[in-house]
Amino acid sequence: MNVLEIQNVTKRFGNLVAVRDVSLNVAKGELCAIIGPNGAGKTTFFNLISGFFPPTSGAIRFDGQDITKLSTHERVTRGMARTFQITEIFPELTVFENVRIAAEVAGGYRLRPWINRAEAAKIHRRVEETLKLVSLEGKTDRLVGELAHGDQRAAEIAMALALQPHLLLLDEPTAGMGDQETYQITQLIRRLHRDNNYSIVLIEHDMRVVFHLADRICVLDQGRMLAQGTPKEIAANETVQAAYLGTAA
Ligand SMILES: Nc1ncnc2c1ncn2[C@@H]1O[C@H](COP(=O)(O)OP(=O)(O)OP(=O)(O)O)[C@@H](O)[C@H]1O
Repeated sequence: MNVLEIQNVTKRFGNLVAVRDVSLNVAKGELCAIIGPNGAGKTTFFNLISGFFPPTSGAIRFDGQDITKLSTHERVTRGMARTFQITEIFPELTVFENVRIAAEVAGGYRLRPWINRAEAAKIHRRVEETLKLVSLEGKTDRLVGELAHGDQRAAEIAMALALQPHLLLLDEPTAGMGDQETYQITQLIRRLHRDNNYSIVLIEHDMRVVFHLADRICVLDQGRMLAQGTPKEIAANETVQAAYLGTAA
């Protein structure tokens, strides 16, 4: 079964066609990486998936439902979590408090004037489980603003996970990281995918990360889907090599 079905989406900005007739299916439990040179349309495509703006044409289905016209917020409510949008991370709050806020949003408690003891205990448990999943259980009381970059990214991912998503969208999860932190986050994403069966779509520039993690790679070039396939197929694809990999490597 597909968690996400994108059918022939196009996005125009005036005369510029940023995404042109792109289709993509993501199966439940699949990790799909979107790659492509600068300006290829990756971020625009991601914005279409998460509902930042609507496509000019085409349709998007999530969990079998047409969500093409739904807002970002409605998509989050239905189980689509994107790191940078929910990462209104609060640097002056602790790791635990940040993730608790996301868990309360997910549980629909955020707008309630008070939470009873059983509900509070449930949220507490969910936060603890989530922090364990991202290996931050030893840093629950640290202020997020004081964490190393890799741990901050892990906290952002924990906030997304606390929403209990059916689909996790990660926008350049290793951006701005050194080798050690890149390795840490790559291992975390691999664990979420392999051991916990999360469905994930990510944009990533680091080809080591992409080829290590992805079940499927989608190559965008000038707004078009140039190719999609397994890492092996993409590595062997001559069109991709000519357009992208040859120059990026
Ligand atoms: N809001 C916008 N208004 C007008 N043009 C836009 C807008 N957003 C993106 N574009 C244009 O659409 C094209 C695709 O941009 P996009 O940011 O999606 O590419 P990208 O693959 O994410 O690039 P990068 O790897 O550099 O982030 C570019 O030509 C960009 O200038």
